Amino acid sequence: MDKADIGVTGLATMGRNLARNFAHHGHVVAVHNRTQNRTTAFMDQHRDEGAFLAAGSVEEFVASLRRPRKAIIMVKAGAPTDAVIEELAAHMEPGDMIIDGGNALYADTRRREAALRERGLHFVGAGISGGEEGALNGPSIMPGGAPEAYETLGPLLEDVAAKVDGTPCCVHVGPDGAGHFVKMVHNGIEYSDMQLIVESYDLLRQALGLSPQELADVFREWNRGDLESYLIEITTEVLGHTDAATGRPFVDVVVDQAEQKGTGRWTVQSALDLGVPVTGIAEAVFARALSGHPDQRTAARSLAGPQEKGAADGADLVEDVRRALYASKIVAYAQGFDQIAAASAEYGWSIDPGAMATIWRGGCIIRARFLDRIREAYEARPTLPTLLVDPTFAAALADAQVSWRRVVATAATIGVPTPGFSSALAYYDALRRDRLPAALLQGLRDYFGAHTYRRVDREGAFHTDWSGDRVERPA
Ligand SMILES: NC(=O)C1=CN([C@@H]2O[C@H](COP(=O)(O)OP(=O)(O)OC[C@H]3O[C@@H](n4cnc5c(N)ncnc54)[C@H](OP(=O)(O)O)[C@@H]3O)[C@@H](O)[C@H]2O)C=CC1
Ligand SMILES: O=C(CO)[C@H](O)[C@H](O)COP(=O)(O)O
Repeated sequence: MDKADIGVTGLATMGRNLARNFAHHGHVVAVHNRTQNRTTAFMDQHRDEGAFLAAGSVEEFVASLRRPRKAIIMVKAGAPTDAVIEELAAHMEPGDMIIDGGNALYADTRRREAALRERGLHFVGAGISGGEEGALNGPSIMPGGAPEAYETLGPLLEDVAAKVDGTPCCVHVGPDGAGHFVKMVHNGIEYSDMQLIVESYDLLRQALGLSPQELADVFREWNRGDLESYLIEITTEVLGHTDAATGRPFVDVVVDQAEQKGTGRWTVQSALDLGVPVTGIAEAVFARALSGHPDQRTAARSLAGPQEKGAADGADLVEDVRRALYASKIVAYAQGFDQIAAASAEYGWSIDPGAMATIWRGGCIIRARFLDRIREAYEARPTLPTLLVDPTFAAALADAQVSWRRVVATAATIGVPTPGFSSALAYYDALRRDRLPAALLQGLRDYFGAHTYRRVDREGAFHTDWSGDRVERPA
């Protein structure tokens, strides 16, 4: 066999299936893994699926690639990725390309891209979403890096990416860390989407006493309308699943402590730095954190709760929750796209938000019918100040808002926590307010720290001498 078109190192869940995906599309694929057993097992299971070149060492792996070499890393983020980059780079030549397909922090990607550029190598940080199944059958791919790297690499990635209406779910996002940044925000939105789904489940179960099986039917019905998405679809599967060992609903035998690998947390950390209020994602991250404090939760169980335990009208509440879920989802996506826009401006990435909505329509975890509407919104008005004011979304919010308020009120009345719904509604109400109490806040800051304020009727900064004559002077 000749040289390989592309190589994949790291043959765990994602790398294994990505390598198979390339092979299924007729590419010759070099495969390598730090622990050789995994490579051997891969070849034993998949050698008949396409043209693979198995390498026992990094040197052999690099040597098996056609120039300019393209090696995709699918290993754990952080130090392991740095170690693999170093090993690969040592054997590469100018013009070759290292692609990190893992969930790397965008700042690491920026650092690595700059360092490899100095050595004449291309480094492409490419977010890949879709999990195990997506990697095999077509993920959504978010590559960053130099445009000239994409010229060579892009056709290969677009070949294996998911397609929606014939359009690949892969586009060059922008320079250096842009791809991994967008993947990070994708994951933050994924956290938010999931939080809103679990709040819907919890509220309907607590308020109406519906069983997980009955709730699976509710979500199945919702998946036929505006909420149609992969996450709603798999919610029906998980809620409808029965534990074989006990015969109980699967959700009732799983420990109620949510884990996280970190991309949601990174999204919020970055949003804090950029000053973008991603309240939906932040609440989702904190809800996971709260669930992971069993000692506090046990101690707090005896605290006073509400008198009312259930809601009155079942059918109405189900429809109200559906609308609240849709409205809160619009808010979460609006916030995520704001964060992408802020980072794009900060780092000079020129990210096209409509293109991001386009490549998230298929292959990835947040794929949904809804993303087509976001694409259309940015197509109609590329400089949309917030997705909330797009006419389609503004109408949807107007349609949902009464239900949304009832849901938040019902949840508070019967003591079911809905931080996702509540924070999304608070954001919506804050954004549409004529005057915010931030004016009083500015006054307080000026009072205790002479931090100054601006006036509604004059240019400039001012300070009032609060402890003295209370006369205002230009600062
Ligand atoms: N799993 C998922 O659904 C998704 C994962 N991702 C991202 O894709 C990447 C791969 O994920 P996944 O397939 O789940 O695998 P893991 O994140 O579980 O990583 C396992 C792989 O990393 C290798 N590895 C770990 N440390 C080192 C090291 N120091 N040097 C060399 N190789 C090392 C392992 O090699 P060995 O066999 O020798 O231990 C193995 O091949 C990660 O960055 C992940 O965040 C992205 C989207 C979805
Ligand atoms: O990248 C992904 C999908 O796009 C992973 O599934 C995601 O990392 C899962 O995150 P967490 O473990 O933090 O819930």
